[in-house]
Amino acid sequence: MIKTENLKKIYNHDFEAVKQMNLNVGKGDIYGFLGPNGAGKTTTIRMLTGLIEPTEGRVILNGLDVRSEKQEVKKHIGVLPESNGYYEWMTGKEYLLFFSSLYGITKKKRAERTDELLEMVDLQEKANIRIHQYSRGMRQRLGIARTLIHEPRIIFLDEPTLGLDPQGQKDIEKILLHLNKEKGVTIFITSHLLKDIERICIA
Ligand SMILES: Nc1ncnc2c1ncn2[C@@H]1O[C@H](COP(=O)(O)OP(=O)(O)OP(=O)(O)O)[C@@H](O)[C@H]1O
Repeated sequence: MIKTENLKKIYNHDFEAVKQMNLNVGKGDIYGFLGPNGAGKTTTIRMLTGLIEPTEGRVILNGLDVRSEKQEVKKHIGVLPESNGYYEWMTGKEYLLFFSSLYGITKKKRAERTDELLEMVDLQEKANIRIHQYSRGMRQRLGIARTLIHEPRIIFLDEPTLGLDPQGQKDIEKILLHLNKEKGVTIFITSHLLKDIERICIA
């Protein structure tokens, strides 16, 4: 499902952030990508999702070459970056409706999909509250809902539990396990904490 061949990223001609990476993540896997700050996790996610070009090597997602089939690849993946921007003045529901419209989902389906996702991430009671009043945990859950709008088969999450309290972490883990076990979504998740990755990947 996610395959890399000798993936390498060199910044500024001389700094090797990622060296010769060969990954093979199977369909339906939860793949934990562990490393300390600065190890190259974000760089790797950016290359895997086509946000930046590798210096060498290639990425194949769901059988598609990320460099040459970027538009098609986008339909198959959802990405939650480490620092996700939110439109603070929108409510959670408006935010998801807005992104559904960007994905070209029909008006009727947009409302249905938004309600379904709000329920999945346990935000239905906060759906009509503006995002600037959301806690970090609520924002992360909303971010995960946003990555799922177009029903991707693979999602990439960059340190999604960073800065969350234990309950907030558990809430995210529960959502990810549900997505993986019930919906068969392949998940690529980064963290710098071994116990976070262990809990999610060995569940
Ligand atoms: N655009 C860039 N230009 C130059 N160097 C960069 C750039 N982006 C990242 N780096 C460097 O590449 C290395 C890997 O960074 P990256 O952000 O991928 O690590 P990370 O594992 O995600 O770290 P963190 O856990 O702190 O987010 C770091 O030394 C970083 O300073």
